[in-house]
Amino acid sequence: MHLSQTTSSLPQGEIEMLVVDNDYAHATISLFGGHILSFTPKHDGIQRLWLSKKAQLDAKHPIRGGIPICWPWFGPHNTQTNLSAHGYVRTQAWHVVNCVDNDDHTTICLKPSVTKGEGFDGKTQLTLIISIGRELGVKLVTENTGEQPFTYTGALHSYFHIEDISDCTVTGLSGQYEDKLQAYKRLPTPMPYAFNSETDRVHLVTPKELAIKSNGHVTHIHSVGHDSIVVWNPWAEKSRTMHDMEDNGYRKMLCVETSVTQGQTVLPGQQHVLEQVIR
Ligand SMILES: O=P(O)(O)OC[C@H]1O[C@H](O)[C@H](O)[C@@H](O)[C@@H]1O
Repeated sequence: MHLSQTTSSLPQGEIEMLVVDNDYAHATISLFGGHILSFTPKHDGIQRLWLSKKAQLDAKHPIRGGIPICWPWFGPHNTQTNLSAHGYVRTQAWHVVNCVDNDDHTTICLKPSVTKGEGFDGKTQLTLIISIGRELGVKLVTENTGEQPFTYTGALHSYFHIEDISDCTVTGLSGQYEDKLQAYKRLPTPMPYAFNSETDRVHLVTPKELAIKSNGHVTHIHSVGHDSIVVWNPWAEKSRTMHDMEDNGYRKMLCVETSVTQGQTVLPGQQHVLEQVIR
């Protein structure tokens, strides 16, 4: 069967958007940030990603929701505190390298305009390969094109849409996590993993399969190439301090991030692939 699809490009606010509508799914991708904003598979019609109603689509600020690409560092820069959190590609224009129709999915390949920036010396090619079918595949390929090794951190910082945070659990995590809200204190992963307050945790484990259960629906997350999983929800009080978050938005979202927080070294001529598949 040939896939019937349309990929169109249209401006929304200040940003250029790709809209993919094929037999299997509908998705939108912002070229600002190489940022997937929505993904709804047609077999169940359930939106998997959350986008803040107050997200700034001005091609200047990071977009709150969807899948921000954090690279070449995750969180604050480890030595230069003046640099933006989560690196500089989420606030850059990306361009389409190609867009291919396969039998059961559409593949879109994007690259940022610049990979070198203050705070990172590596010589690299960075490629985001997005696959839209029954599942959403996101692959971030970091290639070392220089003559020196470099180390990067980063994340596929996915914001998942949930019905209600008070009826939401995560499965697949175990062992200890570092609590960013308690000076990285190590604590045991809660079982069951439910939410009743601000959460910002680095789980130092590498499960391939995770699931978010919310109001009878299960979103499956497959991860590759990560050294940790970050789980984040700002909860009510912090949300009120964030200009791009509706007061009750935190109830509808949970970030489960396929992450490299400990540092991934890439040798000359080698590449590292960080991947998340959502279904
Ligand atoms: O507000 P942002 O820069 O997009 O970061 C949002 C969040 O990202 C990650 O989940 C971090 O662990 C959090 O500490 C941070 O607050």
